[in-house]
Amino acid sequence: MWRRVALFSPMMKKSSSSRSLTLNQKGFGLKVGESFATEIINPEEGVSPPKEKAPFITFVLGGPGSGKGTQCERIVETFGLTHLSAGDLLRREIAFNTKNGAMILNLIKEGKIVPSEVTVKLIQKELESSDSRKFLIDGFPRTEENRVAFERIIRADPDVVLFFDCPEEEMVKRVLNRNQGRVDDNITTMKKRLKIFEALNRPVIDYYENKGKLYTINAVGTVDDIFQQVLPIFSSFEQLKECRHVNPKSPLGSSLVENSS
Ligand SMILES: Nc1ncnc2c1ncn2[C@@H]1O[C@H](COP(=O)(O)OP(=O)(O)OP(=O)(O)O)[C@@H](O)[C@H]1O
Ligand SMILES: O=c1ccn([C@@H]2O[C@H](COP(=O)(O)O)[C@@H](O)[C@H]2O)c(=O)[nH]1
Ligand SMILES: [Mg+2]
Repeated sequence: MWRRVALFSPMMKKSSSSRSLTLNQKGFGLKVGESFATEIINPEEGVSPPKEKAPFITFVLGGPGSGKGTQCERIVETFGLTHLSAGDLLRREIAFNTKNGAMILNLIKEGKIVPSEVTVKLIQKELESSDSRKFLIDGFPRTEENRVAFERIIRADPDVVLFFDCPEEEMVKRVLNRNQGRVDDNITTMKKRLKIFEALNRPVIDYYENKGKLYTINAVGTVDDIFQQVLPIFSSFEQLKECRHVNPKSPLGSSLVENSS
């Protein structure tokens, strides 16, 4: 679906991963990793690359119960991104009793992290089969190993990383009141999840902070209050203004361009 193209030009030498060098092509049947491979084109041979941009990728991070899924729903309504929850993809494997289903269930019950290869392949399948060019990847990467596996297999970097910063006490309260029948919504698993979050997810958050991609949101308050902090982050990205689903109630609704494609 996506193809990364490098040109022989001094301007282009700087970085083949820069967004100004990337373009997308709808190409059903292409594997993300393959289609994102660098291809050399010499402009003197008269090949001019299409002027499409790379997919817009947001990672949504935060502890268990910090409100990631809830805020993702609001972002989808307002900005039309496609929501991919890594946890939901894994729970779907359990529900469909796939070959990894039982292994995933055991890990989720213990609050442990599913092997990167499994999760990244599920995300890759969703990216490849989607027509969308803007994605919210919720609850991933959980570990540095996840992050590196995503870069290796998908060959893409996030444009934005949101971190919903919430005190443990509040997260515990929310999870124990969630009432969605999740096997990990109990105090024993929650304690393990919080430990794993601190030990394994913090380094990922720090990594993106050092890269200048992290937006930290104070995740305490009403859903609306929190979304007010999220709004300006996405409204600053021009490529998101061509929004497929504009919520007329959204404060930005009238300024967004509706696009029915
Ligand atoms: N700002 C908020 N105030 C109070 N409750 C909230 C708030 N945001 C979300 N919730 C509730 O808290 C619970 C957890 O929220 P949500 O599922 O969005 O969290 P999450 O970060 O996706 O959690 P997980 O990592 O476990 O999937 C839900 O029942 C949700 O309705
Ligand atoms: O990338 C991921 C995402 C999730 N998991 C496992 O699933 C549960 C629940 O995830 P939520 O994002 O909270 O829905 C999580 O505790 C992990 O056990 C994972 O391994 N890798
Ligand atoms: Mg969630």
